[in-house]
Amino acid sequence: MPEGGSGTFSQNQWTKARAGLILVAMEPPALAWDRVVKRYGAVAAVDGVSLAVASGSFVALVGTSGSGKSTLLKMANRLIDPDEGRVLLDGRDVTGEPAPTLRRRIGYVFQHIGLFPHLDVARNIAIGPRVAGRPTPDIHRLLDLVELPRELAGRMPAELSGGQRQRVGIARALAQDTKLLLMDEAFGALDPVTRDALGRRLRALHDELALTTILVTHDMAEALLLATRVVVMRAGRIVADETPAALMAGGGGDAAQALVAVPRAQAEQLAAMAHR
Ligand SMILES: Nc1ncnc2c1ncn2[C@@H]1O[C@H](COP(=O)(O)OP(=O)(O)OP(=O)(O)O)[C@@H](O)[C@H]1O
Repeated sequence: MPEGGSGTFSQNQWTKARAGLILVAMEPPALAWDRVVKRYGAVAAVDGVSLAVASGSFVALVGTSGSGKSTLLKMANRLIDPDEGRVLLDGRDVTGEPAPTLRRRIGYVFQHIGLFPHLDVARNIAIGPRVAGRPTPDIHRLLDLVELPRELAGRMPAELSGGQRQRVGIARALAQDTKLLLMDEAFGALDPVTRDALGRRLRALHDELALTTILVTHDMAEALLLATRVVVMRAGRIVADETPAALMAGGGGDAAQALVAVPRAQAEQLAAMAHR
């Protein structure tokens, strides 16, 4: 019975109902951290972070070493559980389903990709669907997406370069049929040319497949060039959350500008050399 007992809605209830309808109509963020804390002894690796990532966005997570980026990311697929707060995938608490089921809905690529050494490329790519009892994915299509020659399907991981291995890792993540891709320093061990090419390919894939991508990187230039939003962490907290254009225009505060200063100074030095 509505408030007041008269059988009609009070003003207060209409307001609440309307707010509820608006919330239902709005798509929840693809991924959200809600007041999340993770401590290791006296260290708060993540210290009360709230962050909502809209579906379709490409977020770069940057910050100096030890600022909490990996810990934050790993709480999304429950490689780490928070001490406080919640993580929501498509609006639902990630603890609401078994971790293996959750992980099948999230593509996760990290630095040392950990391909199974005794399985060839095709089997590595297909491992997720196989374990889940789902049909074998189209390996050729996935190799095409990450721009690897189809004849690599039969190669063993030891017969690949580092860059090729990372591409297989991305193909394996995409084989999960996920819309959410988490990349934790996935290009960290690559030479600059390969890293640049793979970054561009990732951005193109993000657009082609309408993914939501979160890229942890140490490289501010990479963040500025690939992302639509750059989130800066320091000592477990978010200290800036800006578009690349806003950062380039001097926004985001001191910690963000200290990171932007590095590629900017390099670009200026290179430009000066060209005019010598
Ligand atoms: N398993 C652990 N046990 C103890 N301390 C940890 C553990 N994992 C992370 N930490 C600490 O938590 C803090 C955040 O670490 P995290 O790996 O999230 O940072 P990061 O920003 O990803 O660093 P990097 O860029 O070097 O990978 C650091 O102080 C780190 O030493």
